[in-house]
Amino acid sequence: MARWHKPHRVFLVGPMGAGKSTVGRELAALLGLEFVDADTEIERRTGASIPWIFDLEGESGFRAREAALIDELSQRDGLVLATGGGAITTPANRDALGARGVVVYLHAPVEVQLQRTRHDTSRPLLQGDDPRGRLEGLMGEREPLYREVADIVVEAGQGRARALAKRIVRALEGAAAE
Ligand SMILES: Nc1ncnc2c1ncn2[C@@H]1O[C@H](COP(=O)(O)OP(=O)(O)O)[C@@H](O)[C@H]1O
Ligand SMILES: O=C(O)C1=C[C@@H](OP(=O)(O)O)[C@@H](O)[C@H](O)C1
Ligand SMILES: [Mg+2]
Repeated sequence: MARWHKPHRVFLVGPMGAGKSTVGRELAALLGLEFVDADTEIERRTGASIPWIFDLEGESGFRAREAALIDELSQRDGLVLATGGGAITTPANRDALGARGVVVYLHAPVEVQLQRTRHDTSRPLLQGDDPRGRLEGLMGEREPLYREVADIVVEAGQGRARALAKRIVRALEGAAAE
């Protein structure tokens, strides 16, 4: 079989709890690429947690930081980038991700998103009294945007992170062969 051309930039998109941060790290290891998580990188650079940034600067302040980082990192070679679930709501991010790398949409049902995020206080958008309703509402708004920007869609609601990462590698190989 001919050697496949490994992508130099893989961008993970999808809702909170789909596993972008977790699967992204496994995927990068399998591909021998650097892994960067956008939220973690924002926290590292600012010295502030995501909830703190939302408190101080509002969601719009966070989105501005996120967009600047995505513009920078989407031009870096040799990385897997896990974006935050709302990154694709910024049109410039969709343009940058779509044009500069392979975009993988990790899809997970709302029930799974809820189970995986329910004990976590690090996601400001889910700290209200109806996280399920919030996740449903966000999926309604964002699902078309995830699909618009995605080159590959992977069902990420079941299976361990490592197995999902292997599945993504196979999908990337398939896409490269097309
Ligand atoms: N495939 C998986 N199976 C089981 N638990 C998972 C899986 N992927 C992620 N998780 C867990 O779900 C939570 C959210 O995962 P995370 O990677 O932070 O999602 P995202 O970055 O998409 O919001 C974490 O506690 C993580 O350990
Ligand atoms: O969906 C969103 O708008 C957000 C998702 C979070 O990232 P994860 O999708 O990695 O949880 C983080 O960027 C922030 O809390 C906002
Ligand atoms: Mg994440």
